[in-house]
Amino acid sequence: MPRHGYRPARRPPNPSGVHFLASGHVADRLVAACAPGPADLVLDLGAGFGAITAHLARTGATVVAVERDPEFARKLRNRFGDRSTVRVVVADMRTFPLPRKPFVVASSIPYSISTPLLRRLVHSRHTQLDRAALLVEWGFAKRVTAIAPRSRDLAWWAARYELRIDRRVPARCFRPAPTMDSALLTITRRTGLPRAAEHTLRALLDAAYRTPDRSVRSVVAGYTGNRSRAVFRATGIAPAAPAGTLPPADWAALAAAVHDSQASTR
Ligand SMILES: C[S@@+](CC[C@H](N)C(=O)[O-])C[C@H]1O[C@@H](n2cnc3c(N)ncnc32)[C@H](O)[C@@H]1O
Repeated sequence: MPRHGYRPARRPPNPSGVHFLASGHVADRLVAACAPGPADLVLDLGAGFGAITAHLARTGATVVAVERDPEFARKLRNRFGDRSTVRVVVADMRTFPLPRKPFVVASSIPYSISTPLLRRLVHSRHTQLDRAALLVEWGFAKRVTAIAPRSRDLAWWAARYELRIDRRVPARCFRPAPTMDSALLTITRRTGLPRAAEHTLRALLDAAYRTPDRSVRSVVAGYTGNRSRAVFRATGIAPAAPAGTLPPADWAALAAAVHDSQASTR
């Protein structure tokens, strides 16, 4: 026994580094957070043994369980083979073609590919992601939900999608338990920003993150000229704040107002 008198917790070996969800309660909450119904197409990315797939299958949604490991995929097929609404696909979630119609994602994703996966889901202007509920590492969830995102890309994602921590999920809810807690992160497409205004949003964010100490007023005026006063009146957003501190939802509101003001002068 070590000198300090307690035994370090013995963890079973986990050479794959994969942590499986072992809490039905968390799986229930994850599925409730994205609320799929029979009309929805839902992807379970990295389905493992089906801890989340099983809860999704009960909703009546069309479920596509994506799993890279052929042995897990075989077990998934055995488990869900009698469900006409569940399809198991052996594929890499980083390259698997995403649906061209609106879809939902409900997944516990590998920590190591959280950023590329989030980028895949929300970055493209053509993405059809409607909403998602993801189990991700706690620190990652805190970074992507920061009030003032650190990078332009993160601001672009958070301006078009509301990223929110639903709850903290303790490490003990997984087998084997990871060294850190997770978060249930929800991602919901914002309403109120027409797709046609996304070009404007992109241009505003490019300018804001190039020179984050500039005022929001100067960023917007660079784009709208003398119409900027009307834009600030319409949104109620304070024009003097440094551009790098403005929350993404406010950039979305400004882009929508700029778009409206341009449409009204055409
Ligand atoms: C964190 S576990 C989650 C498993 C299961 N959804 C659960 O909650 O218990 C991640 C799963 O994703 C699979 N996986 C890892 N990388 C993948 C990739 N690039 N594409 C598809 N599946 C992957 C692993 O084999 C594993 O089954």
